[in-house]
Amino acid sequence: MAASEQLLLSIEDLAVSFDGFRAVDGVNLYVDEGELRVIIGPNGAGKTALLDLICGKTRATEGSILFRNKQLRGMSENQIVHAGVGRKFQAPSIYESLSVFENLELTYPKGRNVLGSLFFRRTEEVANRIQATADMVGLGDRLNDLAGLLSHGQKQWLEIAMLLIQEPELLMLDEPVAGMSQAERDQTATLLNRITQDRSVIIIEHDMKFVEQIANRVTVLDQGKVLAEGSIERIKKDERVIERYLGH
Ligand SMILES: Nc1ncnc2c1ncn2[C@@H]1O[C@H](COP(=O)(O)OP(=O)(O)OP(=O)(O)O)[C@@H](O)[C@H]1O
Repeated sequence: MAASEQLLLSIEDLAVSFDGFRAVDGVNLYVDEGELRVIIGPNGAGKTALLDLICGKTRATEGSILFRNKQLRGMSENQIVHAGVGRKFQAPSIYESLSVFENLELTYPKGRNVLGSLFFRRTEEVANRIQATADMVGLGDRLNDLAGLLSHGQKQWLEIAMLLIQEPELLMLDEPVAGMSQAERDQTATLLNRITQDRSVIIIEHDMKFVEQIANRVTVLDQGKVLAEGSIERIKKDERVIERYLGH
């Protein structure tokens, strides 16, 4: 259920330095189960650097990242994926020469029902899961098409589906609607609201109109620190946020 008030992710005093420059500088961030959190802030604020730390792409110099009471700091990227955290980067990483179905098959979690005698059932189970996941992102009738033939927006949805099929409890997306048409943005907003019925989502976003469509809570980063946090209505009126970001 959405908004269960249970803490899923608890980040405290998190910092990373690159050659002495603190890109993330003492961040606290708490994300509930079923929450859709949007992170905004000026260029270079440390938004991407923060997601890089959570998914293990880079290593924190200080602080703690607790995910369901498991310490992610120090885990490899693979271990973090297994712990239930999925990350989509800005550039799509789908295989254009494979079909939509094959792309989804590639990221289907391995290691379930490994007994050979279950092979047929497994195949059917995989196909069903792929169909259900494709339906969820509006690609249910495109399974046999080459991914390269999809529109830009559909490619982004396919990539989201490739993460969803791994059933992450936390999904992190970096500017998912960049380059999308208005109709695709609206569809993505609907999709994200549907996705957060079963999991939490953290999104980095610059498009404030889109942020208003989707956000539960907004965190504003500036110079590696949390500048403000709260509902979109409150953030839009915050003098410091207007001065540092929204007023530009
Ligand atoms: N892996 C890294 N190695 C070195 N410097 C980095 C690394 N990641 C981020 N930085 C630096 O940290 C600062 C914050 O960058 P980051 O990409 O997190 O900003 P951002 O808020 O995502 O900005 P934008 O909105 O432009 O994407 C930048 O000065 C960047 O060069």
